[in-house]
Amino acid sequence: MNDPYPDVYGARQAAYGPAAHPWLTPVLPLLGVWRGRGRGQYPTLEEEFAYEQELTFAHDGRPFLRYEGRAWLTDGTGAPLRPSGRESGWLRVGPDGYVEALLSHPTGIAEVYTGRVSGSVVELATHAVVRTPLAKEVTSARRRYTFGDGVLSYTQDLEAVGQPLSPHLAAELRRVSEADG
Ligand code: HEM
Repeated sequence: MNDPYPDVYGARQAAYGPAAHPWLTPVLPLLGVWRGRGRGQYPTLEEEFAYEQELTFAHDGRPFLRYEGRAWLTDGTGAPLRPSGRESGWLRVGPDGYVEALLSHPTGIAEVYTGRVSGSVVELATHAVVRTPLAKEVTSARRRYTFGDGVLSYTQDLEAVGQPLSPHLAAELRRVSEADG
C-alpha cells in the first residue's frame, strides 16, 4: 500500500506530495539531500579532524522539517575512516521566522534549540540539553546555517566537558539530490 502522506524533499516529490506549509517558505531551500566535507576541533583534542557528511531535510505539509545527519571521519585523501556523528530530529518554524529544533544523538544527548531564520541564515542556540547517564557532559551549543545557490554551510560551537563555548564543527555541503522518498 502506498504511503498516503509521503515526505517531500523537493520539486520532484512536490508534484504528488503535499504543498509546503507557508511558514516553511524561508527554509524551503534546505529541502533535499546535501553532501560535503567538514573540519572539526575542540580545545580538549590534540588534532583537528576531517569528516564527510550527508544531511536530509523533508516536510509532510506541516510547518516543520524532518532532519537527519550522518557523518564519517576521513583521512587526508578523503577516504572514509570510521562512522562518526549522527543526529535526527525536527526543525519547527513559526509564522514570523521563529525556529525551534529538537535533535537527538546516539551518544545520549538531546538538544532543544530556539532561534530564527532570517534571509538565508538560520541561527540556533540551545534552550536545553538533556543527557543520559552515559553521555559526555554537553551543557550548551550554538549552530549557524547559511544556504543559497545549492550550497549549505554551517558552524557549530559547544560548551562541553568543562570548556567554554568553543568551535567544534564547520562544513560546506552541496545538494546532491532530492532523495528517493
Ligand atoms: C558531524 C558531526 C560530528 C562529528 C564528525 C564529530 C566528531 C568528533 C570527534 C572526532 C571527536 C573526538 C573524539 C572521537 O574521536 O570520537 C569528538 C568529540 C566530541 N564531540 Fe563531536 N562530532 C560531531 C558532532 C557532535 C555533536 C552534535 C556533539 C554534541 C551534541 C558533539 C560533542 C562532542 C563532545 C562532547 C566531544 C568530546 C570532547 C572530549 O571529551 O574531549 N559532537 N567529536
